[in-house]
Amino acid sequence: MSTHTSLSRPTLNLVRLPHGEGLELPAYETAGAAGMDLRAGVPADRPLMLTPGKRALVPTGFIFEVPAGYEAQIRPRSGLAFKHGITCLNTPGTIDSDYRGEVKVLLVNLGDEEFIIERGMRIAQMVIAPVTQVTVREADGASETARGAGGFGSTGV
Ligand SMILES: O=c1ccn([C@H]2C[C@H](O)[C@@H](COP(=O)(O)OP(=O)(O)OP(=O)(O)O)O2)c(=O)[nH]1
Ligand SMILES: [Mg+2]
Repeated sequence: MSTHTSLSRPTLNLVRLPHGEGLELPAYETAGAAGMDLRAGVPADRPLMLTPGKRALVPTGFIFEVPAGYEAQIRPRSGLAFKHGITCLNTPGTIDSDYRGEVKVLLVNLGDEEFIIERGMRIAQMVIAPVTQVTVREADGASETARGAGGFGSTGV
């Protein structure tokens, strides 16, 4: 058994929507993959055409019940970005653990040719990551550090 399968894993419950019928479940493509690929839930007879500069909210066909204490991050696939200029506009997209709507992927075409999104195409990937929520408290001042207010290139190139 590989180390990847022996690690204990939280469970991600997925609810398939009617238009998700027949779509493959999101899955890790390799044993050590960080992300699960998400597939386009567009109708088979109505592929989505993304012309250069345009964006579209692409359905996945599923509701994801992200476990409490985690988020799902929707990220671009590098192959689509490199070959076609297709990326996620709001990357990384954030799926909250209390969200119960359909997960959708906001794609944008930054390339110079139209791109056709067919049903079942792997359009993005989703990484499940732990989330830390903090308690917010207003303070009178910030502690001193060597960096201070330096930023935006203050340490040089
Ligand atoms: O790429 C994305 C990003 C978000 N969502 C869904 C799940 C997420 O939990 C919800 C809200 O996302 P976000 O907080 O990024 O958007 P908002 O503009 O702040 O909307 P809201 O006021 O609903 O939080 O929208 C997606 O399906 N895909
Ligand atoms: Mg929000």
